[in-house]
Amino acid sequence: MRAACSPTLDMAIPLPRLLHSDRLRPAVATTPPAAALSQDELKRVAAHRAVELVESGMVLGLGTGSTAAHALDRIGELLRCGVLRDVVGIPTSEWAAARAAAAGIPLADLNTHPVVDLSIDGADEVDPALNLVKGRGGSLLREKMVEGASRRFVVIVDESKIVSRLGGSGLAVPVEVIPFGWVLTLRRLRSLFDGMPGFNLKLRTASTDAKASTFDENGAELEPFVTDNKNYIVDLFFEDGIHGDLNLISDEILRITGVVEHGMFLGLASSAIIARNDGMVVMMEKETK
Ligand SMILES: O=C[C@H](O)[C@H](O)[C@H](O)COP(=O)(O)O
Repeated sequence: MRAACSPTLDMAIPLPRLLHSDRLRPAVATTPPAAALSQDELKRVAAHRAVELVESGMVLGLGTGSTAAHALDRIGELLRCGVLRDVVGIPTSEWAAARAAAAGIPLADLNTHPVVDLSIDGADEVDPALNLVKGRGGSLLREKMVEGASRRFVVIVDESKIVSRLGGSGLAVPVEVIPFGWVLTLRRLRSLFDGMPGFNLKLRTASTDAKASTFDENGAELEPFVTDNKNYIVDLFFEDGIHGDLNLISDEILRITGVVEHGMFLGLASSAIIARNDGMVVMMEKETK
């Protein structure tokens, strides 16, 4: 394990030993920290574990969200104290770019660095095959581009993100759509899942500082959430998760003209570092054929 260059960070939250696990071999328990950790502390534990995989000279995919934030801050800290050198980060969102810049991580983009050594990012859901739902923060398109260009993509989550089936949390499975004709695109998405019990969908609206306005099927005015790519998000909801062949469903969604990308990340993650509620950390590796 790499020595912490700021003792205060890791002393505040004792990091339990990392356990390697996979789908065939269940994790072995180890001694958890004495005090129960908050959800944010669990996110930090997972993020710091992942940053131990970062080496000087790497091109890094920089994730988006409250879990990835801990990884960005930690990478910045290790750069500042000289434990890491010469890394360059490819941000997966405008938010990640700003957070990484504030942390002192040098930035580049996929055009100059089309191959990424290691991406570290959070997820909204992780299933037993390491398929993910991402994009509840709206950054799925750039995330999928950067993480899809990565030699290794490590997902960092607390245990609340683990599901037995994608969509199983009952929360949104996002689809990024172009604003032009979004009502038609939404109808086509609805038709695709017609008949699936408990299915619902809706345009994501902006909770604060809305930058656009549009009208729904009934002519009511809405203030849509606008992505970094100036697109909208249609959120899909499945009462009991997504049943069926995920790759086929992915293809069908992507075949709808007007859909840009969806938030199912199938087969992209190499491993997941999971901070469990009992304070133990488990690493799931992708099965290699
Ligand atoms: O668009 C957002 C990203 O996909 C995030 O990585 C995902 O929503 C997880 O975010 P958090 O770590 O805040 O739960």
